[in-house]
Amino acid sequence: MKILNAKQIREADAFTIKNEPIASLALMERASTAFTREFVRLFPKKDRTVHIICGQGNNGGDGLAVARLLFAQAYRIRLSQIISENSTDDFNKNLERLPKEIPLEKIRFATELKVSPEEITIDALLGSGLNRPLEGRYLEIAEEINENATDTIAIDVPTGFCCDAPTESVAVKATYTISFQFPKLGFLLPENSKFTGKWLVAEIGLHPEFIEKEKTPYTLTEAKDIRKVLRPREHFAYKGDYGHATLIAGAFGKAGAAVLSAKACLRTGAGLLTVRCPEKCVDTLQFSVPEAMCDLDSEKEFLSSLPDLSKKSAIAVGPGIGTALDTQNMIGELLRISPAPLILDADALNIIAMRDWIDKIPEGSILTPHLGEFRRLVGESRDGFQRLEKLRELSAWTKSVIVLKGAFSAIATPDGRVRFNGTGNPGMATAGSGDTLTGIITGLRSQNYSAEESAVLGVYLHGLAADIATERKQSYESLIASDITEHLGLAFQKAQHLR
Ligand SMILES: NC(=O)C1=CN([C@@H]2O[C@H](COP(=O)(O)OP(=O)(O)OC[C@H]3O[C@@H](n4cnc5c(N)ncnc54)[C@H](O)[C@@H]3O)[C@@H](O)[C@H]2O)[C@@H](O)CC1
Ligand SMILES: [K+]
Repeated sequence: MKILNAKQIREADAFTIKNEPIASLALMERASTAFTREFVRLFPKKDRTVHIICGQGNNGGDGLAVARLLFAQAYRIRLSQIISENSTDDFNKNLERLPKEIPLEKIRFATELKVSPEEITIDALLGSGLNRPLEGRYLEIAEEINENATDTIAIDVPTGFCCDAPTESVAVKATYTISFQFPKLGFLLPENSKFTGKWLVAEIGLHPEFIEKEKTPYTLTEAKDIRKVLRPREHFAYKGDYGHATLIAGAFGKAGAAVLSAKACLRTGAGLLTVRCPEKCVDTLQFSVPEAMCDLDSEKEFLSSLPDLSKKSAIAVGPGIGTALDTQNMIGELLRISPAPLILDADALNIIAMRDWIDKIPEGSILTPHLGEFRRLVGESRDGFQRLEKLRELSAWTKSVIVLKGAFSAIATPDGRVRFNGTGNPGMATAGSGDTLTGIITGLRSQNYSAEESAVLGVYLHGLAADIATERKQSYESLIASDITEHLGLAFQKAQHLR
């Protein structure tokens, strides 16, 4: 799904109105109907008054239409109209259509507005038309909502929220944001979840021809994108058809990282896997993952040298390796000889940052930093938007695929695109979750998926497996990394649409 900016969305609205063609009032009705459908799903009980706060632009017009539609479904409605100098035509027309039975208060000063925790609050004050930070009474109204509302549902975007740049002033902090047609870029950045709450996208049928031709570096991966890329397992296949991966992982006390990665790699379908580890990790590994072969380092407690890497289809390095000097030198050597596609994670990335080796990263590698590792590689970012720019730069610089892990993991490719991932849940913030992802991506890369495909599929399946594990038997608190691997089979089945 494409992520368009606010200007492009305005153009998409205008294109649809002209070319579908559809009257702008009818498009507003479609948007309001889509919002109402989602609202009713979220709040099926009609025991609380719904207080709708409307501006006089088209976001406010949506608010008026939603008031009428919810009223028709027997919700108790109260409306506050924030009076300003101008109003749009569609706002005015929806005001005329408003049933007389709905109480309407005209608000001139913020102090006249009363927001109650007993009610459900719908924020229809300002939407994507925001063109400056909130100030004066708009700011005070947002503060009143934030202070007193318990459930705030924003129409399209929370009032004061910037779709495509940092939100630097006050904005409404919504419980849910029901947005039209496209997720906004800002929804995908960690610092903005306090404004958007849980967000969802309601389709409003904007013109497909416009969406098709519009260019954007940003997309959100959907199930249909995954299905297109996943290859079926061949009936006459043998293990040699699915690659021989190498995992260079583990140190004394961190054999678990190697185990988690190795298991996930095999569960993703790699034909063969050899794990290079220090001697003290070998018993744990062989016992926990008997399907993997082990290749011992001459050092007992940490990794110091590379194994034979000939005829390997993918090489992952990093989980649990630590940063001992010999291990650092081993990484330096691996970057130099790079005999097969590399997947660089965890301490391998920390070593690259410590030794200033970004320039040595072989083209076509996959890097999987979390926020801390990313910071060590490219320095502090002011906000999520600047971090995205740094992500794109690092990908172009290294000619590699960079997976920035977190909620909505962002996958950057050297051509400047960023693909966000929507699967996964907060339970995944747990020890070993990243090691599991490295294993999954390595398993895919080893089966000859491209670097981009491996990263996109891997991140999607990793999140989906965690979602299934959480739905079936775990909670966000109880989810641990091995649950993710355990549910990979169901994730594959769901992604392939077999279930
Ligand atoms: N254009 C269309 O055809 C559609 C628009 N829709 C709705 O329309 C919204 C956009 O509507 P508008 O473009 O009318 O804009 P808004 O309703 O977001 O804002 C209204 C006006 O407020 C003013 N304003 C901007 N920033 C302000 C600030 N900080 N303080 C005070 N006033 C400020 C601007 O002059 C702006 O035009 C979307 O978010 C969506 O809810 C939907 O109905 C779908 C169809
Ligand atoms: K709004």
